[in-house]
Amino acid sequence: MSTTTTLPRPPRPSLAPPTSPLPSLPVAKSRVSSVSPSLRTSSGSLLPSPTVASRAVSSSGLPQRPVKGHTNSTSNVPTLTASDSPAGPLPPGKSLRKAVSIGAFPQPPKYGGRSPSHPPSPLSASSTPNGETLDQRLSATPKAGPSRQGSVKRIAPRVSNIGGGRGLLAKSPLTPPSLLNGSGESVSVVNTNHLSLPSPPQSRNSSAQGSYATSATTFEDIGDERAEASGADKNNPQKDGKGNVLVSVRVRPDFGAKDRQQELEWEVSGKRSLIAYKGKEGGDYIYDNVFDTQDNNARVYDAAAKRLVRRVMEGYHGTVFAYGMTGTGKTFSMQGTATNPGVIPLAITDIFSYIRETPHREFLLRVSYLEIYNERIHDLLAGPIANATGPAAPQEEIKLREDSKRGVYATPLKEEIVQSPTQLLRVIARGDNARKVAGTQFNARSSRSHAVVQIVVESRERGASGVANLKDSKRSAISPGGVRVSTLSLIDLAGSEKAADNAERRTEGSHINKSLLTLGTVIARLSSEDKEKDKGGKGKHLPYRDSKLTRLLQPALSGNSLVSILCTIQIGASGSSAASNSHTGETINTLKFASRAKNNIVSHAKKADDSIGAGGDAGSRALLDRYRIEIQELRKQLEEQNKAKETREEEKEKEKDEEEERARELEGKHRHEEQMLEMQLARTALKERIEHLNRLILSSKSLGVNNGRSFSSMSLQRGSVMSNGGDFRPLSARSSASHHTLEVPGHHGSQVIFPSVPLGIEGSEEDDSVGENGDGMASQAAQIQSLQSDLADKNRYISTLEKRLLQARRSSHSRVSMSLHKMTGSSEDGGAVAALAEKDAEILSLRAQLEDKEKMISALTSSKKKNENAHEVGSDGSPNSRRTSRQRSEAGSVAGSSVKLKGSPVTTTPRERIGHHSVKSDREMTDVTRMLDEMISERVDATGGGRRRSSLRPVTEGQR
Ligand SMILES: Nc1ncnc2c1ncn2[C@@H]1O[C@H](COP(=O)(O)OP(=O)(O)OP(=O)(O)O)[C@@H](O)[C@H]1O
Repeated sequence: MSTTTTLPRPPRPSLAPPTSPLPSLPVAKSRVSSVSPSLRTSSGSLLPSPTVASRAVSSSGLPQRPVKGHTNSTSNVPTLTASDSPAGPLPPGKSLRKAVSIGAFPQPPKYGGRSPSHPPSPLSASSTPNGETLDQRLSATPKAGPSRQGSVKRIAPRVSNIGGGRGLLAKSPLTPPSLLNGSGESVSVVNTNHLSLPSPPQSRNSSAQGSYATSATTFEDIGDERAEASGADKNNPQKDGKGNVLVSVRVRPDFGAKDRQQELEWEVSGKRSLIAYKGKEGGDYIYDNVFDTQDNNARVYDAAAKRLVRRVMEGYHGTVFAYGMTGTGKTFSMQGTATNPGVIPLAITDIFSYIRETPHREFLLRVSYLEIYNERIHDLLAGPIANATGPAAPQEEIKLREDSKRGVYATPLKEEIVQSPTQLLRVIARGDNARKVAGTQFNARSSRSHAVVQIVVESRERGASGVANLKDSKRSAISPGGVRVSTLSLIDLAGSEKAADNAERRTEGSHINKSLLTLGTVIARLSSEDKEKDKGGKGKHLPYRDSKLTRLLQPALSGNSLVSILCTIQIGASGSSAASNSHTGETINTLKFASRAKNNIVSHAKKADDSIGAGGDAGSRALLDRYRIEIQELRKQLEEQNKAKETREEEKEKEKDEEEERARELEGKHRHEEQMLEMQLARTALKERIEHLNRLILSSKSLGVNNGRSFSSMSLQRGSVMSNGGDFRPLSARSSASHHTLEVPGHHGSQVIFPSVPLGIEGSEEDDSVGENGDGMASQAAQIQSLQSDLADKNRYISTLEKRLLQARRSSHSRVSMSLHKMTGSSEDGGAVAALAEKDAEILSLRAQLEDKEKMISALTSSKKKNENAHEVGSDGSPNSRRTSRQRSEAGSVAGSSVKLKGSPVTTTPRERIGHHSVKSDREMTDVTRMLDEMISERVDATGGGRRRSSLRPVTEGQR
């Protein structure tokens, strides 16, 4: 088979040959629409844009030359030979396919791809998916609206000003004319919400129901939805379709072009999607879209990318890339300007419009931006922005990897999650500023790298609580919760260029050209590969790995993605005719590349399945799901932490309570111990006092019962006391013994034991009275005094004890009532109650002792009185005569004191009384002594308990 294929030529539309002479120059760019109102209505796609409307040119005003296709000659049909293509000739027997209508993108074409019965050819008008002729298609679907009517025209004579108007683009911070970075004439994206950016001439509403949409998009969307809703294409292997590659060619305006000869050689028809060249190697080239110099970016986007973007949002992978010679408008088309936003900003607007219009799904967007510069990949979002003052910081080398799930991907690459159009535009503007740009012969700000913006769209059905879209869920037969991941790649390739003078530019250019050549080669071989495969062969080697660009584009080129290629050309060139010729050659090469891409790249793109949870196929990638799971895990962790914290706090609280309780218990115990100690002391003191009293009683007993001499001497003493006319005064106003009882238990006994009671008795007078009388009266008086003072002390002591006991009882009560709430009937409380009871008993005992003592005192007093009486009766001389007047007065005062001496009024003298009653007194004394003994014994028994009784008994018993 010959390597040169003559492409079949379809019959040309029946356009009348030009009848008017060529105009000198179509200076006025405004075209008057010649479309009939009826046609406008039927198309429904009349662009409201004043820009578009104003540029409509009357077909009558345009020269129209016969289209080559109208002749049936094949001489002008472009042929692809080895020399034509950078990648070699078209496969043998392979003819260029007819462009698939945008209507078939991504809707599966209704025909079976490159069916042998419908050999596709870009020059064939009969190979449309619906079998309609190009003429029919052109007349039925006027793509450009009314302005397209009769738009087959001659390109205006060009001028040599390549790069004119270039200042609108922003590729450097120094001159930031870009849409995304603002310029003197533009709105800065950084400071302006994207949503308020100047809208393109047309409304950017991506809704099918929106105020504006291209007719094709609106119609096809509805058709798609109908088809999908009816499930008609569920099992259709062509559901996602083959041949979905969309190829468009855009012609850059040539500002101030001078060489009109070149212009005359070209024909550009947007309406017929035709570019025809009648020069050497001339031919007609038909694509899905041809944009002439008057078409703005919005129109380019609508026709070439809008639908793809929408499909990406629905779950397909999509790739848009701009290809063309340097300076032909790739960056202009992809980025645009503030007043004429390009594909990237318009796609972003549409993405967010779609999200707003799809409330039943939730979305997560992440974006990365890389460039391939001199065959090295740079992350445009990672490092600091390179500027004129210095190079960017070195970056970690980014490599391309491949796995079955993700395909080919660059790593490590920074991905930023974006939540608004403004944010996304800012991220991209940042990347734009970091991109390598330099002035070249053809472009003052030429992109020196291939730039790839990747927007990953993750989406999932909202839960039952969300706005349910039954139709959609039925259609996709997906249970809620699955995450769908798709990627939109927007690529601005570097332009092919001739060798530059500058070494650096030369190096860059060689890398650029090499990668573009590889791209062309891969695309050229794609169809061969298919053919080989069809025959059961292995297929030709596809050199994807020969360049980073082709490696990165591999998934798209091999059919996993919907692809839209925008080729940019500039007709004619400035400068010498050699340059002009070379330019034309490049343009033809671009056109051939576009044709080959259209013919060879076959898309098998499938809608991404929703991965169910993290375990699904795309689960590892589904950030949305990962985030959801992460959030759930974090929530769980938070709850656990909160619980643990609460438990810790509760434990702390409990510990604190327990500590407080322990402290309270300890304090109570201490208090209790103190009280017990005090009581012990008090008990000891009382015991000693009792012992002391016992001794006193015993002494008095021994005086009265056992010792006659003593008794007489005591009687004498008594007599001497009584002779003082009952003048009794306590010999000691204080009882040191009593004090000692309280302070130094056990130390006082010897000091108060009768008869050695010299304490407090005033010196010689006391001695005298004792010595002189020798009857023990003084001793008895002293005993009485001692007892009285003792009594007073005891009273004081008892009142002190009572007070303390009262306090102890109060605190115990409060403690008991407090702890009763928690522990009823605890042993502690029992102990406290018992202690209280014991103390009460002790008080009672002390009171009883007190009473006993009082009785004792009264008994002693009466005994003393009797003694005195006996003394008075027994002697004439008054022993009291020898007492001092002071003693008498003291004795008198004692008589009037609280210790009242009971007894009958004295009617006889003491001596008489002694005489009469000496025997009786003796008996009485004995009786009193016994009585006292008994009383004390009883008391001791009653209060002291067994142990005390045993210690005291022997004393009293022994005395008896
Ligand atoms: N359709 C157009 N309308 C108006 N001006 C355009 C158009 N296309 C390109 N230009 C202008 O042409 C100049 C070069 O365009 P651009 O930088 O986009 O080319 P390029 O293909 O990206 O070049 P390179 O490959 O060197 O980066 C710019 O000044 C741009 O404004």
